[in-house]
Amino acid sequence: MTALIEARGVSKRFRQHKRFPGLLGAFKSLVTTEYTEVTAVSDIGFDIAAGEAVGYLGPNGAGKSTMIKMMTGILVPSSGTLSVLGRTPHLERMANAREIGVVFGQRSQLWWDLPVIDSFTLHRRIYDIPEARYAENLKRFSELLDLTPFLDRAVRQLSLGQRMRAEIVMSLLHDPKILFLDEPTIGLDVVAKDAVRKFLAEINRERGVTIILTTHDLQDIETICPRLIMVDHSRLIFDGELHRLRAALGSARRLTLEFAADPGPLPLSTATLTADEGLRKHYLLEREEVSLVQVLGEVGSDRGLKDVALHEPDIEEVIRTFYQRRNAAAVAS
Ligand SMILES: Nc1ncnc2c1ncn2[C@@H]1O[C@H](COP(=O)(O)OP(=O)(O)OP(=O)(O)O)[C@@H](O)[C@H]1O
Repeated sequence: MTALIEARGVSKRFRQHKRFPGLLGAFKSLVTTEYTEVTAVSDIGFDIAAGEAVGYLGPNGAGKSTMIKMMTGILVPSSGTLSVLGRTPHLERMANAREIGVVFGQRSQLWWDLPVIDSFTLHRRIYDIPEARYAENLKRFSELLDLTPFLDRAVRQLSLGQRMRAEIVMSLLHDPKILFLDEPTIGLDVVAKDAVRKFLAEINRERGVTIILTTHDLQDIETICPRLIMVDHSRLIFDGELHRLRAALGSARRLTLEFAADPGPLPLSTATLTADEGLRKHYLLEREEVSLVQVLGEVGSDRGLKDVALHEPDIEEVIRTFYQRRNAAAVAS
């Protein structure tokens, strides 16, 4: 499995003008030649293979956008090496741009005063996309993201959700191998978020487009990204599959059994009863190795079992637990 993206010991430090407190300090800050150094990305390393969908996660200021900007060639690493599709992104920005798509949730790449379709046409010319391929992609993506009703409207007249859908379509018209998205669902309503997530998951699955996205909305990860890279204070703290993080944290699954008639007390050795509503009983499956089949085997077939619902711990719970345990360990040491 060859990596499409390779990061080795990548760091990025920014120089920021030193700030001084108070009114006098404000004047001093304007003329000072003193700098402080901020480390935004610190010694990060990973490989991303073709066809993966990776969520890049971390608290505010952890260095997510900086890493995306380095991978797209906008920023230059202070140290370490970065290879995207076999190139050093900032040295071969133009060649890189032809093979990647980029969406920044907070910044538009569409022409503000032009109808959406005109931005797309310009994009086709800049990227020299063959006419037939352009038409095919435009039709397919417009259908999937329901763009047709506003293709002729000026970008400045669009709602945030409409604009974001248009941004994503434009980023994919030239068939990029990799799509980078920095907070693609920020500020969107529930319906628009859902449409964007399903679309990205489909593009990844159907076309094999490699996706790397940053987000604060963990549902984005849940729907699109089997793999998580987590950073905190500029450093990598987890790289692996979401289900492995779940398993490592021992997060319990919740099970609900519904019966046609009250089966009476039903103690199980494989699950812990948490609430008994008579016809409906709630359990926790604390051990990862216990399967649903085992539990149902223990319940037996003669108890009038009507329905079963198994809930994985939600991703918010898993990530919160992970950060809490890390912080607790840091305080203890
Ligand atoms: N151009 C810049 N000049 C100076 N400092 C910067 C610059 N860009 C980012 N930083 C600093 O680098 C750190 C990481 O910023 P970055 O935007 O990468 O974080 P982030 O994880 O994307 O945060 P958020 O979730 O808030 O978007 C922050 O301390 C930020 O102030």
